[in-house]
Amino acid sequence: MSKTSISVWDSCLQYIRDNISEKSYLTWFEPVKAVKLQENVLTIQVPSKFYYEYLEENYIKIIKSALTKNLGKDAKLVYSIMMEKKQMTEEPYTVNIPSSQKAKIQVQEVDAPLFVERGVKNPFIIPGLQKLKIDSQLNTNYTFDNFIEGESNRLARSAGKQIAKRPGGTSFNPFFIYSGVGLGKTHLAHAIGLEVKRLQSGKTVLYVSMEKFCQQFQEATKSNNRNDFIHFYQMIDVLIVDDIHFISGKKGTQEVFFHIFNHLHQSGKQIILTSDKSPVDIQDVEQRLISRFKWGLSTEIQVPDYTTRLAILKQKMEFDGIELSEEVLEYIAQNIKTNIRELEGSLNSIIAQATFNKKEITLELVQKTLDSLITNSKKDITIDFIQKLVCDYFKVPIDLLQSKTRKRDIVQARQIAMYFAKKYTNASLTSIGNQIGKRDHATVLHACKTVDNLFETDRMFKTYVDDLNKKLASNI
Ligand SMILES: Nc1ncnc2c1ncn2[C@@H]1O[C@H](COP(=O)(O)OP(=O)(O)OP(=O)(O)O)[C@@H](O)[C@H]1O
Repeated sequence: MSKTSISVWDSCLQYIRDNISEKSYLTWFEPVKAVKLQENVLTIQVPSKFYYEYLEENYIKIIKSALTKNLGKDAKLVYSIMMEKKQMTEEPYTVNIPSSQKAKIQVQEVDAPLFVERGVKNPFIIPGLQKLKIDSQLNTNYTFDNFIEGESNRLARSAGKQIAKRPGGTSFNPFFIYSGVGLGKTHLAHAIGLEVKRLQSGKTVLYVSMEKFCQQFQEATKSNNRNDFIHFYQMIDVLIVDDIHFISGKKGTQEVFFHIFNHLHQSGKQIILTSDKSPVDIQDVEQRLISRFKWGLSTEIQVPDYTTRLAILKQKMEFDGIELSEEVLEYIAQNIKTNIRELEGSLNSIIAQATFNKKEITLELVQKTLDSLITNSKKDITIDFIQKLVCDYFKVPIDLLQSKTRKRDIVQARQIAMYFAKKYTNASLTSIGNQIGKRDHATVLHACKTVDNLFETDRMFKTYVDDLNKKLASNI
């Protein structure tokens, strides 16, 4: 039987799977697809530049042995990298890169430089001022060691570790971390900063929240110190800006941040941004900034699964020097699911209850303490729940809602589901689109606008939306 790209890659995968951990295999190899085999050259498609770099840095040896086994010693590997769309209207495109020949590659189509030239001299920095002694504003409690790894944050954590080893020297620049509240963006950003300081103490690292940056900028403008302000930020080696979405609607700050960003990026400095939304979902920010946010790697931290929640609780318990039974920990991890800050808050409430009332921490005490927390807190409305409610209301089977059909009544139900998912959940447009029929973020945005318009102009439609809204609101 003649070999195909798929058959060759499948047997490579078998070999690789036998030689690395299952976790690593699922994360790094499952999303990779074989696309072409021409003589001894196998082309594999990877989901992003990040995957390409990660495979090259960590797994190239094992890939090489697998390929040699299958295609002989002259086997060659080419990566086809899926690039992000530059404009909503554009189709995604791919860029081909041969393995381990980074230096020779010239890639015209890429939106951002793939490889950062090291040692670029900055003509704007006054010699002598170059080594800034500043307080990095890093929280020493937020390290990699106590940032528990799970399915929900694996990609972000691995990328963070890579960046800490070579700040500004990977293609993950900027590194854009986004998630709902309390899921670990700030912790991870600090961990990267601390790790950079640990590995290269000479690097100037600065953590700043966008809120603080805005205040500082306003003060600098008032006191005519705008240039000093810009100059200061341009001298940082690793700039971490927390809650970048706070820049939304602030024209002057966007302008100044744009210049600082460009300068740092061009000088091979590392930029790390956190946000409660993905770059495409941030509103009221100039397109040129949004497109820069997408240059490097954007990655989402998701809600942790049960195992990760349990591991986080155990670590916290150890840190606080307390002991809790397995059944108590399991009960907390099973019931507090929304975010890690709430998980920590629950544990603190239990400890406080036990201490004040001088009681032992039993399952009963925990149930009592958490029950009030659980009933007092908002019930979670999930996208699945919204889809089910909309489907029941319009009497549409859920698989039809998720299908590609363009039938008017189904499209309408789908758009309403997207609209409510945006309204009632913290999910990004991309994630909503993914869960409701595998659509892209632009379709979700369009759906939300259509529902807004029809709500104003179509009475019947307004009744549907009002009815569903009441049902959803009663579930909160
Ligand atoms: N993977 C993790 N392992 C251990 N602790 C974690 C992890 N992720 C988050 N935490 C803890 O959860 C708490 C909230 O995390 P953090 O403040 O980083 O969230 P955030 O996503 O930045 O929230 P916000 O959107 O409100 O700014 C912190 O105390 C942090 O240490």
